Amino acid sequence: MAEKRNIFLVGPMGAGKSTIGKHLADELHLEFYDSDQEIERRTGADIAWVFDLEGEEGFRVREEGVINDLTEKQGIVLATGGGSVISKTVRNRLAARGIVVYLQTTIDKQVARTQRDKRRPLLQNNDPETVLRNLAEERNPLYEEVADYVVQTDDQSARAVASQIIDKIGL
Ligand SMILES: Nc1ncnc2c1ncn2[C@@H]1O[C@H](COP(=O)(O)OP(=O)(O)O)[C@@H](O)[C@H]1O
Ligand SMILES: O=C(O)C1=C[C@@H](OP(=O)(O)O)[C@@H](O)[C@H](O)C1
Ligand SMILES: [Mg+2]
Repeated sequence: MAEKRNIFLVGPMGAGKSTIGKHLADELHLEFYDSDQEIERRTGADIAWVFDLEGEEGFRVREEGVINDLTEKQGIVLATGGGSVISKTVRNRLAARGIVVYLQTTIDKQVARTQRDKRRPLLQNNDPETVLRNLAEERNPLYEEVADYVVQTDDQSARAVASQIIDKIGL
């Protein structure tokens, strides 16, 4: 299906979208993009700075713009930011322009995988676990709504998950 040549990864912080996306793109010889990296490239500021200067609202506007532009491309793997699906425009865009894979994991794994990384502003507080639980409640139905495939990332290496995605999609 020519119009389905892109693969878009959605899911919560720490699911492994950025890491698995790179492996997936390597394996499939596709270009890799990450919406957070693209925002950083365009603004010359890191994500924490964008949140500081423009708030989450400003960040979401940038995120939507970047995803809108990147989904114009063909033959890419795109790791989205975990909150991008709260925008209906983004969900519609992802569904229309590629195969959407929801990377799922447990809250415990999310906490473990994100705790040493200071780059996620929403988790820089004294109870990231509760934040992640609340976000999951709000966002999991949206990931499910937009997903063509759901893949667990708990018990396998990022590389193994990439292989599993390839098998599942049948590429
Ligand atoms: N399947 C996996 N198994 C173990 N660690 C992983 C796995 N996927 C990602 N990680 C690690 O978890 C951290 C967060 O991964 P990342 O790709 O940034 O997630 P996301 O982009 O979904 O927030 C990174 O340190 C990464 O190396
Ligand atoms: O879930 C979120 O709202 C966010 C997820 C982050 O990306 P990852 O999902 O790649 O960690 C990043 O876009 C920003 O810190 C906000
Ligand atoms: Mg990421």
